[in-house]
Amino acid sequence: MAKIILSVNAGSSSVKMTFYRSQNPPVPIVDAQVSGITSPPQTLKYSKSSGDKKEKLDETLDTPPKAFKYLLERCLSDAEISEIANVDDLACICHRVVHGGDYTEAIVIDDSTYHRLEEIEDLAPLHNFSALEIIRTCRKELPNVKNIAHFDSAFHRSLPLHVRTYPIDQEVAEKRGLRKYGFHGISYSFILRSVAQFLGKPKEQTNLIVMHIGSGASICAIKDGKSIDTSMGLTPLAGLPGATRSGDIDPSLVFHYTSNASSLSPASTKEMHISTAEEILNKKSGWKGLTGTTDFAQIAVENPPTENHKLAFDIVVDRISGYLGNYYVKLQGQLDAVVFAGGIGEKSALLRRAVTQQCNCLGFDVDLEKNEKGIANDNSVTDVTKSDKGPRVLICQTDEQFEMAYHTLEELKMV
Ligand SMILES: Nc1ncnc2c1ncn2[C@@H]1O[C@H](COP(=O)(O)OP(=O)(O)O)[C@@H](O)[C@H]1O
Ligand SMILES: CC(=O)OP(=O)(O)O
Ligand SMILES: [Mg+2]
Repeated sequence: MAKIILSVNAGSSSVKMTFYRSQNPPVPIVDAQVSGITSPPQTLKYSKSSGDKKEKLDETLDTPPKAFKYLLERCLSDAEISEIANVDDLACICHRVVHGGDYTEAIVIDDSTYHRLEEIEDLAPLHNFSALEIIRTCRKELPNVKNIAHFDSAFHRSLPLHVRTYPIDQEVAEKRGLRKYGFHGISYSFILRSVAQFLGKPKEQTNLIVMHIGSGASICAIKDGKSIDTSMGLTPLAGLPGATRSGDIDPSLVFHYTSNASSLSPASTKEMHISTAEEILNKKSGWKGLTGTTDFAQIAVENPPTENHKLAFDIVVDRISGYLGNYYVKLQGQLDAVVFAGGIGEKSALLRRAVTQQCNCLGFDVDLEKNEKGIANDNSVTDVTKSDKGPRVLICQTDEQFEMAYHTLEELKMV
């Protein structure tokens, strides 16, 4: 029987792929990632038991599907990894699909579910289109392997009605599915389990504010192990600014920005329709719009190269702090920990310092030395709190690929 699970995570700026031996918990065999898809050069990170490798790529892998094909070929042709020499070794492929519409649980892809996903594709134009293209490739080129879609939105199925409802005509809202869905849920699910374990508490009694800050950034308030609010909305555009996303703005702004807001953007294809407004707010805004770079490592520095780099940093800190205050109130101050995660949350000590200093009145107290050191060894959770009082301040190395493999084995029992 085939015993290998492949997890694929197409993010907005990266494609990450990990092969697992299907044991409990899943054991990684090889992890391969292409990052910098939105800002050349693309880099490859490749990790297996014999060591890690990082290299700049000569190939242009400027879309997630191209990066996926490259990574798959590279892993399958690696003579050192005999376990995955043959595609018949694959039991299933788990795909991170950001927008799952009304799906509240992972699903096996067949013609009918694939068609349903095509219908909601336009709601998350930066993500679902790429994920679906990757799924299409897998169904065509690996027809004997089962594909499972895991949804970012599913974790937020617990959002209360008054949180997920927008104050608009409810007939239109109902008909068109216009409500808050929320995203990064696969990551939040991993973080919740890891942090609860770290704190020695059952998940069902754990209260957290979790920040997933990467090219796409969001925050989630978790009460008794359930999402009670999150900053992204109908689409991943709402809430915090991202690398190329504006985050929250006055919705009227876009009509003052351009008189073509509703016309199709030239970036549209036959399969994917994206309006000029969506193109501007999803792809030409965020810290790229302010500074020209999507790389937050060039922005989160002690001496920013331009005023706009400093401004971008200050905006991000301000917006995150606003949500921390908001969610602190929603949790009535009853929280076990605030958690930093995502590419930026995990790597930028400066961002963690600035945010916790801004929110110091909420009792978030960071040990500057521990914060500077960041993630300690291979642990998924690192405590950087200064005192014994107040909520813990934690860094969690989130792992969406692991979460999908774990969920497939543990909850769905599909392998
Ligand atoms: N040392 C660092 N300091 C600040 N930001 C960093 C650092 N290293 C990487 N990043 C940023 O992390 C982001 C990528 O995060 P990630 O969560 O992997 O993104 P995504 O999943 O959306 O592709 C990029 O914006 C990158 O610039
Ligand atoms: C939902 C989302 O924005 O995902 P990512 O951060 O991976 O781009
Ligand atoms: Mg991501």
